[in-house]
Amino acid sequence: METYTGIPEELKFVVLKRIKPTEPEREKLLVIQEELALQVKAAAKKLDVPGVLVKMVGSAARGTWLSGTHDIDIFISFPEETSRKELETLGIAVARDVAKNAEHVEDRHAEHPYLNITYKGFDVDLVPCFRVASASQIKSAVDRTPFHNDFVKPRIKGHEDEVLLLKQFMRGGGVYGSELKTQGFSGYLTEILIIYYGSFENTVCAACTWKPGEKIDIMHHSEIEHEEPLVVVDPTDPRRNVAAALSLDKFCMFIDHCREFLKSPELSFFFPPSLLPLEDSEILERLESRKSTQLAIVFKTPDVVEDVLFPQLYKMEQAVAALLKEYDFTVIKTGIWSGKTETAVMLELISGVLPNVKKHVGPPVWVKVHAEKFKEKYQAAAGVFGGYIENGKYIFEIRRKYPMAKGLLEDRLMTCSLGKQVHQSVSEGFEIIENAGICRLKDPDFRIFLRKWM
Ligand SMILES: Nc1ccn([C@@H]2O[C@H](COP(=O)(O)OP(=O)(O)OP(=O)(O)O)[C@@H](O)[C@H]2O)c(=O)n1
Ligand SMILES: [Mg+2]
Repeated sequence: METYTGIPEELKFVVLKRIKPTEPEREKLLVIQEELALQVKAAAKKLDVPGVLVKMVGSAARGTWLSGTHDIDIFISFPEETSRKELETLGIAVARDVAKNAEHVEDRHAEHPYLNITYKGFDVDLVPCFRVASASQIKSAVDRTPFHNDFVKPRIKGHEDEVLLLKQFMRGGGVYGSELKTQGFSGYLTEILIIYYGSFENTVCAACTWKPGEKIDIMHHSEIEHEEPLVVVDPTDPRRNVAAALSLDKFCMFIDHCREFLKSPELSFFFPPSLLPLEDSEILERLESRKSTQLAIVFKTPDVVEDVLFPQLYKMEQAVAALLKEYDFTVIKTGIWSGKTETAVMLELISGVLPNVKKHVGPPVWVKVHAEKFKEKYQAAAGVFGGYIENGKYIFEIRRKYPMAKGLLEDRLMTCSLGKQVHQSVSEGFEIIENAGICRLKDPDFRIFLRKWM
């Protein structure tokens, strides 16, 4: 039996001291929120758009944001009868008017367009939405968000610290964030977990025995079955799984993080020591001791948002591994890294070189017509090393088309199913670098990635 001694109060205190917004920080955020709310209302009035309400949502509105993150989510809510066209044009018009005072403006697109602005150093989303009667009657995915607020806010009051601890603990474990790049836990999900389990400590203890299929349904109103490893039925929408974006591996990484933490509750689980970029000499040492083949497919990073890019990169990773397997290469592992200018799909193979000879198994000798045809074809073919019978079948030792993984990739990469933007970028040019060649990639962020990879 493991003896569990509890999480020291002192540790939680130290962590909170680093992540809990100070009173002045909180005050500043409130002032900015208020300023922006007034500007939205003024813009709606000026542009003569009736029925607009301003809703503050997300962690900033719930007091569950981590110090140092300057993220404000403002929803511009329109009456339900508004058409989608009107919501898009009027909503963006209002947002754009507010954005006149911003340092930076970016058009973004989820199910419908919204604006992301930098205002006095804050990262602000101005999101138009429909004001529907309940979260199960939403017209657009973002319409749920105000309901999340209404559910969480009164229930989380007095437990905000627990949410902060859990968010930071998840960050430390590399599992916080529900974007398609991370496939981890969303802010709303951490809040639901705290509401359900009562505290950070209870959540961590409970997660140690989670298994795929774990289901949490606070409102006991689940309407459909879900396939995902963790099912947390949205308290505001019986048909939605709040943890739908969580991948099996991130789910398991969290379980592992919790178990290790309870064995020795230390600060490093919240703030892992930062990794240093791997030096050339270290890369060479590691290559020498691993004795595998490391390959990097390098191309220009497509100019699209991460939520579009990463699903395409994950798809490419799988497609490339499948191509290599098809041609007899044994893939040990795959990975992706994407920086500002370059992106790399990483592959580790047992070997990047196969013999020229390839064993080609034919039909049994007694299946006369097929067998004779097979023998005829390969007997006469160029580059055949030899033939014999084994277990009643014709075998020919033929010449392998791609003895080198690099050659295979150079020749056939474009036949892999690649997403639109990745395909575009790869078709403009790519490079396959091997083993020590990897030293060419100097981006410190890539070198940090390599430290975990090799
Ligand atoms: N996958 C997501 C992302 C967001 N939201 C909703 O949009 C709000 C704002 O999203 P975001 O800023 O990503 O999360 P926060 O809860 O604000 O958490 P954080 O502290 O990380 O900003 C969330 O609270 C949630 O209600 C959601 O339902 N599903
Ligand atoms: Mg937020």
